[in-house]
Amino acid sequence: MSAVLLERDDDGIVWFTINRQEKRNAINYEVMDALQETIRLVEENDKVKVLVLTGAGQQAFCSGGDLSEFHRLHTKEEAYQMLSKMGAILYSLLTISKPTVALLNGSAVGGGCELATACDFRYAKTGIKAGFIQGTLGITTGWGGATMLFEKLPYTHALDLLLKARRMPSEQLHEYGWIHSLISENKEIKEECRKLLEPYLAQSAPVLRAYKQAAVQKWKTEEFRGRFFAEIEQCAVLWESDEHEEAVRTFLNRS
Ligand SMILES: CC[C@H](C(=O)O)C(=O)SCCNC(=O)CCNC(=O)[C@H](O)C(C)(C)COP(=O)(O)OP(=O)(O)OC[C@H]1O[C@@H](n2cnc3c(N)ncnc32)[C@H](O)[C@@H]1OP(=O)(O)O
Repeated sequence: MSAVLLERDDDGIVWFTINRQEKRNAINYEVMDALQETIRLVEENDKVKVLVLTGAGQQAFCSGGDLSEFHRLHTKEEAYQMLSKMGAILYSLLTISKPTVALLNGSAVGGGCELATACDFRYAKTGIKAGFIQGTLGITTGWGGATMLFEKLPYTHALDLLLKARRMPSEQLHEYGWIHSLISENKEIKEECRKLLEPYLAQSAPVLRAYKQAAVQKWKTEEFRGRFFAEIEQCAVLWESDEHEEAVRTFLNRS
């Protein structure tokens, strides 16, 4: 079964769905490569107006990096290769010249929250939880998530989410301003997402592109990229720690 489902509808929305429910939609290299290709296609195709990322099933949007695959990475150098690959993809998602939405159909943890933060808007089902839980694994965000969070949330809210490293209800994340719209769990989430996007879809693709290009200009600097990839290097350093190795082993060996 394909790790990603991709649909384009007549309204100009591209729906990118991580299709790995058996691993709570964890991100492996196949998902990374599919996301990179989708970002390229969305950027280039003027018929595409909006990119929506979501997860298959009702339980998870994305559980971050695939620990069953990435636990084989041990050294700082090995970790940095994977982290910087996904970091570069999230940087291109952050700076894409089309509006983007993370549609949180279920829980989002770790890199799943970094993926969501790279998007312009986050719409979430009520009753789900999300959290930058990397701290509980003895690491910090490794895909640029902290740098993006400090750009998009008030300082104390961003720092609180990172330091707490805890899953929080979508209702509370809505109060923090990380979630922009809550969708009742009784509603059809993609239909509700489309309704929220209707005012944007009424504009022409060139108008949407022009506003996004203006919006992301501030992140297309060497200074921002330097901070973004320094964060990734920091995660790679912590990746080697005994605390991280032990936390991953505990997760994978839990009965
Ligand atoms: C790579 C770095 C990156 C970064 O920060 O840059 C990161 O994302 S680090 C963080 C990596 N992610 C995690 O540590 C999350 C681990 N998963 C969980 O905490 C839970 O699974 C949760 C909260 C997402 C869902 O809990 P739930 O009770 O609904 O499900 P289970 O825990 O029973 O899991 C079901 C099934 O999925 C497998 N699974 C879940 N998450 C991952 C994952 N990230 N990688 C690989 N596999 C994952 C889990 O092992 C279970 O499989 P099973 O064979 O049934 O035991």
